[in-house]
Amino acid sequence: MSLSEASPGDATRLVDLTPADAERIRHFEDLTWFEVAPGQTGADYVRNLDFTRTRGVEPVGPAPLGTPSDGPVPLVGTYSAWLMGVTAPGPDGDLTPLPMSGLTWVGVHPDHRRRGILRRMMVDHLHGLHDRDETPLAGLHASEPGIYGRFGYGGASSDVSLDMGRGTEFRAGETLDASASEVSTHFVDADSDEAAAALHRAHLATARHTLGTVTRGEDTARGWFADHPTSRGGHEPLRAMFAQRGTELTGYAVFRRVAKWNDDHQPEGEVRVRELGATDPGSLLALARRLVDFDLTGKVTFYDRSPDDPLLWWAGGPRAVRVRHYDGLWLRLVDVDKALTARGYSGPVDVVLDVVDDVCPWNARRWRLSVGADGVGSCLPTDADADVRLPVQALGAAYLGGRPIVAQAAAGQVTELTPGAVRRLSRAMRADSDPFGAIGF
Ligand SMILES: CC(=O)SCCNC(=O)CCNC(=O)[C@H](O)C(C)(C)COP(=O)(O)OP(=O)(O)OC[C@H]1O[C@@H](n2cnc3c(N)ncnc32)[C@H](O)[C@@H]1OP(=O)(O)O
Repeated sequence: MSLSEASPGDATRLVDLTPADAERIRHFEDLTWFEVAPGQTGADYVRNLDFTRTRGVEPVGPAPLGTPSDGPVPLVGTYSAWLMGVTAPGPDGDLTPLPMSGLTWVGVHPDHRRRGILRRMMVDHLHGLHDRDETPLAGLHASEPGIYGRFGYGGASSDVSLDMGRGTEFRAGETLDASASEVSTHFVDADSDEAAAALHRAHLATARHTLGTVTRGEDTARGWFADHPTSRGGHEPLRAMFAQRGTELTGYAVFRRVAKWNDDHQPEGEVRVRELGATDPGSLLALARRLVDFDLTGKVTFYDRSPDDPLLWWAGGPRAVRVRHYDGLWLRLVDVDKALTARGYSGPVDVVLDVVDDVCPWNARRWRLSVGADGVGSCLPTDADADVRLPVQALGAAYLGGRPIVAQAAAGQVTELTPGAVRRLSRAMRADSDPFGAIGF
């Protein structure tokens, strides 16, 4: 990665950012997101950034009128990335953990928007991943859904939030009731070295069992749930709940309660569950039962769940629970061949794909995807006639097994060139369950 690349066209240049840029980054973030965190310093803001993957855009030439002369050059754009993981479909119904570059902290100064700075940063990010052979997959959560399709990202999972009343009864059957009764739960403050270490252990253990789960790296685990008192809006500290079978750690939740009282002096507190994961359904059930059972509360919201979440059905289905549905993880195949070879398939298929990709031109060609009866595939360049033509974002959307290629063809996003090929590809890419959006980043 070069230290700086000037672009005379828009009078800005891309630069590597370092911890010494902390105050500049804080100023820029406050300006872009206008969500100022009182009392926090630049060092607090950048605590979790990976400075080997953090880039900024700064203007070339004189500073705008009114800019303090004694300060650093203000930034007009930033992006950063973490080396993360995602649990993808494995061969024949298994799950496979894969590395993924998680894009974050994307912003452009409001005075410089719609001049191509984001496009430049996206090309820098995606071409950098390819050139360094870092990860064949890139993911993100989008602030607005209309932005990232043009850069080859497809919506690969849904975030579903579930609102339930206090005391919601989860009907899971005798076997799971018995399993849940063997699980104990307790909670502690999330923002400590000890809690962060246990949370990370539980997070990685549960991710192995959950399709679509994004995992954070060891380097960000401690700072992920940093809980600055001035940013809590007067609410309680973030809490970490753990599930254990004997001494074995089998699940966790991260949540905060918000105190509320109605006009009749009745308690209507809220429990906001930011993350919830378990290695087995009995532990999930035990955690969920504990979370809907706090005194002084009336409502519990479980964020980042999946459309076929067990919690939803244990609670009685979509008419018993308020369900809200959003786009979750957006995935981008940086290197089509490596990404399609890395995941597993639900059955055999042999199909030639004509991939359309304006942003990463090395992908734009014909590829033969050959998957054996064991669900293991390989994807290689070919000159054979194509069976299916599709934009790279269609592969990102289908990658975790959630958005069928057939449905994308019906919506006009995928073109079938050989009869039956879309259905065969679609079936091979499908998974047994919907992927989870899992963690926000
Ligand atoms: C992964 C994350 O971190 S998500 C966070 C994204 N950041 C934010 O939402 C913060 C507030 N917004 C911003 O900072 C900026 O407006 C950004 C980053 C969204 C866009 O930056 P810009 O420099 O204006 O984008 P740029 O000029 O490169 O536009 C690229 C394309 O995206 C389109 N685009 C940009 N923003 C949006 C949007 N909010 N909705 C739909 N399309 C958009 C542009 O129209 C352009 O389209 P084109 O390729 O057809 O010409």
